[in-house]
Amino acid sequence: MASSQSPVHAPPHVLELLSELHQRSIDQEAAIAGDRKNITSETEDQYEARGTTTGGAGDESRTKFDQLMLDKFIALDQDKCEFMYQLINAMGATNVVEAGTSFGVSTIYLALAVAQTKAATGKSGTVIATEKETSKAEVARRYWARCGAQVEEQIDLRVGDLRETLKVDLPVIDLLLLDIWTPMVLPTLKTVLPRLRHGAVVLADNTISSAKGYEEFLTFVRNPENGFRNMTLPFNNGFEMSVYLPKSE
Ligand SMILES: C[S@@+](CC[C@H](N)C(=O)[O-])C[C@H]1O[C@@H](n2cnc3c(N)ncnc32)[C@H](O)[C@@H]1O
Repeated sequence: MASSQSPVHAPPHVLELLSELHQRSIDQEAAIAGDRKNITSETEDQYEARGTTTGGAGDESRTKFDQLMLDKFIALDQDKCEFMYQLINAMGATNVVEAGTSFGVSTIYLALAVAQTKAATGKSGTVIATEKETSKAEVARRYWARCGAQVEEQIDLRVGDLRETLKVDLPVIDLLLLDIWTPMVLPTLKTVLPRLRHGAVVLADNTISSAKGYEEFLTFVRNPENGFRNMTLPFNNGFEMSVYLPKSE
């Protein structure tokens, strides 16, 4: 049987750019740690162990971690990006939040899908991308410009700490991607939660390989009182899909 082709509809130069960027991300990760798991769990565990609040040893540890990640893509795996793209088209999602953005690889998939659902439904919508590092945000913008207006015009990139940048001007959200350091995951969800629509999807990356870092988040979404129904999708290292279905009052 023929293997399935990519579901992504995009001009050839965009597909070529995506392949190139995924490959660069994979090569970088291989060069650092052997595989993505080692970056996200070992390095993050060290980071988390020293704390994430300001002051004390946590600051020094965080600076080293941020410094290490400054030139790294750490892009979401291609099959996860394609799944997300399919899901947005299936849901007719038009308002999406991405935490975080890095050099903007997964953002390109989100933008392509949102452009298509907007065209199909006539609804308005935006991909709200978030990145705290100015230099990474600049590079992301350059890749989006290479993709063209179809991608570039969908994206509202908010540069700075997302715990601040997501506090304001959030439309009703259809989908939230959590692809960020694990200590930020639950604070991000709690910031966006009041704006999630009934049936919104929350996707969180590496929930198996970084299970320790995800403990608080998973406890929260798996508590039925919080209104989510959850499934760990069998992608590499785990990809948690939580659907927001709160009981009506
Ligand atoms: C795993 S990378 C995102 C990869 C991206 N989704 C992709 O597939 O190309 C996580 C990014 O989140 C950013 N980040 C970490 N903490 C943040 C915060 N508090 N606010 C905004 N961005 C943050 C990091 O600088 C990093 O670039």
